[in-house]
Formats: sequence, structure tokens, C-alpha cells
Amino acid sequence: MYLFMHRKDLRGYDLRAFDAIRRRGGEGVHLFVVDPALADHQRLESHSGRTFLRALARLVADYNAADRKLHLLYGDPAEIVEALLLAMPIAGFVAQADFTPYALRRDSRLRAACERHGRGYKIYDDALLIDLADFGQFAKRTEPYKVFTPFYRMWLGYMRQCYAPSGTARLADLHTVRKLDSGIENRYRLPADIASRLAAAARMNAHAESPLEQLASFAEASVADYSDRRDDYAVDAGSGLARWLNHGVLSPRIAYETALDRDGAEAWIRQLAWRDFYLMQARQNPDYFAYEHLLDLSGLSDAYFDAWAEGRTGIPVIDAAMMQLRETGELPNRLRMITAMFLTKNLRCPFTKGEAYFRHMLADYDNTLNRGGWLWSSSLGYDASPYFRIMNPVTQSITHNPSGSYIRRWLPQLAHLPDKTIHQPTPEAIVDLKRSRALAIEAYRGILRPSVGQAVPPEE
Ligand SMILES: Cc1cc2nc3c(=O)[nH]c(=O)nc-3n(C[C@H](O)[C@H](O)[C@H](O)COP(=O)(O)OP(=O)(O)OC[C@H]3O[C@@H](n4cnc5c(N)ncnc54)[C@H](O)[C@@H]3O)c2cc1C
Repeated sequence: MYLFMHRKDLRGYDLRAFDAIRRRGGEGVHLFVVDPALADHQRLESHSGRTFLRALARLVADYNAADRKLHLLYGDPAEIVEALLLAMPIAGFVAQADFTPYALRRDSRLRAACERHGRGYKIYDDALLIDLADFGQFAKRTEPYKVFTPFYRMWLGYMRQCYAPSGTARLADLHTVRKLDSGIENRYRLPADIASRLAAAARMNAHAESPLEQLASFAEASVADYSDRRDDYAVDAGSGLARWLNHGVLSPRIAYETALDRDGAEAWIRQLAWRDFYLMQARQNPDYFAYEHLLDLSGLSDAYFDAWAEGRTGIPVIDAAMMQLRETGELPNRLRMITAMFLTKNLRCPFTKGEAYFRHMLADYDNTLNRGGWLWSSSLGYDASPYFRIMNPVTQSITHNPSGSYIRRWLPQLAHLPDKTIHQPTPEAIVDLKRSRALAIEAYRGILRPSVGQAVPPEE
């Protein structure tokens, strides 16, 4: 008997582990642990928490549809796994890789429990489209790529020659154990409020397109225009699939395979390569989750953070974006870049404050990709935006939404303004864009000097 634990792979198809289990045969306990350290009350109330519950409800539905059993427990994963190892004849533990600092600590405890009891411990990594070890050999490199463009060139070559297609094992091919040790079931039972939230999430799913249907509609109707329309944030021409990819409800391989032969799909597939680029960094750049400890950010301040978060900066596109984010949990990529750069640069706030805020607010929150976006915006990490190239939110607004329709929608109090003036800072603006830009360049030059050899700013 094996123990299979779902984590960021909340689906019942295309998992390398399922292919391996089917080859080997035998029955297994399939488990998802709701970890209170990750799913506290506040998180479950948030946009990102609701997405998590919907993703989990989809997984439960997949198991039910295949007439297979998924056990849902609540508690500390390492403690639960150890209890199961002691109570049941489990030969080995199988799960999906995860590389955030919390996940690494959790997994070292899980591995230690398996070792203590002489059981196997096997981890698969289905999150990326490339197999990192194989990719390293293909590229003849021992060091990870630090710049996206050469990474992407190599990535395209690898995908053409070495891509391993999606797997074929389905839940129905596996044999799941129906009954757990009853003591364990009682001790780690899902609290009633989480069970009822999960039931509500299942009802929401029942009225929505499934992620696979959403992918099919996007590939059919929108992927061809993606390149031209991606930055038109008033429309948001994105696929909206990030939330399902991040929880593993949607397999990235199926996403890639569905888009591959479509006209004009290159631009969208390039975004999947960006995703791989950040996931690679989380695995291979030891500083990825530690820049705030390696650099001196003490000259920055969170004095303006609340005004930013509450949409009270007086810079219309920023305030409109923060309203959209708060109300819906949605924010198109360009607006994430503009708002993140404004917070970290013009308002000189440590990126960690914005990163933490997005954690609760984004419906598609993912710890690795969110960090990637914040590192990029604050000029930290591999291939970040150069510290002296600071987006001007007014110029961005004029360029990407000249009519100002986006601002009118989210800030109705400005709706009466003509197209020409609607983008401009209001008289109450909390910073002067030009002066704050100059101060940000000074501040980040100082922060980055010891570690990053970026060139000096060009003459204005
Ligand atoms: C400050 C900041 C924070 C971000 N936080 C998150 C986050 O928490 N979760 C998240 O999934 N993405 C994050 N992103 C990346 C990007 O904004 C979202 O992936 C994208 O907007 C999701 O919309 P979509 O599903 O319509 O993607 P599409 O535009 O349809 O793109 C397809 C897929 O490619 C990937 N992708 C797209 N853009 C990027 C990118 N810039 N970097 C890496 N992968 C990308 C995503 O998996 C996405 O689903 C962040 C970006 C910034 C600048």
C-alpha cells in the first residue's frame, strides 16, 4: 500500500505519479491535508482562499466522478502522515514537489517521518513543462539561466526535441483505500466551517465552466489575438487560467498541448515559459525567497502602504487598479506591474509588503509567481526590471487605455473628466511622480550596489 498526498496537483489526470502507480499496481491511500498554517480563517475568506477551496472542491468532484476515494483531513501534514504510517501498512509516501521555504520545512519533516519508520519517500515535479535535470543536460549547463531570453530560446529547442507529453493514467486506473483508521479520521476531521465552505465552493463550480472547458474556449476564440490584446487591461484578454494552473487543477502540459498548433499561440506559450522561468528560480536560485534578508531595505518605508492598498494615492490608474483588485481578486498583468512598481519605487515601500497584500487579494495567488512579479518590479532577482527604468503610471494609462474607460469604471467619481485629463494625478496625489522617481533611483542604486552590477541610469 502507498500513501499519495495531493498538494499543488489538485487533479485526477496527467500526473507522473499516477502513471508510475498504475505501472506498479497495488492500492493506496489518497489524501489531501488542509494545513491550518496555510489555510487560516483570514486566508479562506480572501479571494485567493476562495480559489483554493474551489480547486479542492474540483478535486473532490474528480474523485467522486471516478468512484475513487479522497480522504480530506485537517492538521499538521507531518503529524498526520506519521500517524498514518504507524496505523496502516503503508510502504511508501508519494507527493508533488514544492519549493517555498515553508514547503521545504514541511517536507523535510515528512521525509524524516518516512525515514524513521523505514518507508519510501518519492517526490514528482509536474509543475513545470520542462524536466529541469534533463533541461540542464540539454542546455549543457550546470548553472541556472539568469536571463529570460536565452532561457526561452533553449526552452523552445528543448520543447521541440525533448518534451515529454502528458500522462495517460486516470483516477479510474488506480485503486484507492476507502477506509482510514477511524481514530485518525476522528482526530483530524475537517472542521465544520471548512466543510461547509467547501460545499459552497462545489456549488459555485457547478455553475462555472470547468478549467478544461475554459482552456478550450480560450484556445478556440482568443489565443490568436492574445499578443495584440494582452496589455489592453480594460478588456483583459488573458486566459484567466493561472489560478487553475497554480493549484494544479489544470495540467500545464494539457494547456501547452491544447495551444501548441493554434495560429498565433506563440505569445501565450511564451508566458508559460515565463512561468517555468520563475518556477526554475524557486528550485535553483537559493536567494529567491531570501532577497529581503540579503539586501538592506531599511531605507525604505511603508508609510504610504495603506494609501496604496486602499486606492487613495491620487494617481487614477493606481487607485482604479487597487479597487478592481479588492473587489474582484482580478488584476491584469500590466496593472500588476504598474501598481507593484509604483509601490516599491515611487512610494519606496519594501516589496514584501505588497507581496503579502497580493497573497490575500489575488484570486490566482501563487507564492512563487507572485514573488517573481514583485522581484521583477522592485529590480531584484534574476532578469528584473533595471532599477532606473521606472514605469510612469500616467504614461502607462494613456498608452494602454487612452479613453480612460478603465478608470471610469473603477473610480466613478472621476467619470466626468475628459479623456485627456482623466489619467492625470489629482490635486490630492500623495507623491510627485518626477521627484519620487528620482528618489527611488537613488534609493535602489544604494540597495543594489553591493550585489547587482546594473548600469547607471541613462540621461533623461
Ligand atoms: C507583481 C506581480 C505579481 C504577480 N503575482 C502572480 C500570482 O500570484 N500568481 C500568478 O499566477 N501570476 C502572478 N503574476 C504573473 C501574471 O500577472 C499572471 O500570471 C497573469 O496575469 C495571470 O492571468 P492569466 O491567467 O489570464 O494569464 P495569461 O495571460 O493567460 O497567461 C498564461 C499563463 O502564463 C503564466 N504567466 C502569464 N504571465 C506571467 C508572468 N508575468 N510571469 C509568470 N507567469 C506568467 C500564467 O501561468 C498564466 O496563467 C504576477 C505578476 C506581477 C507583475
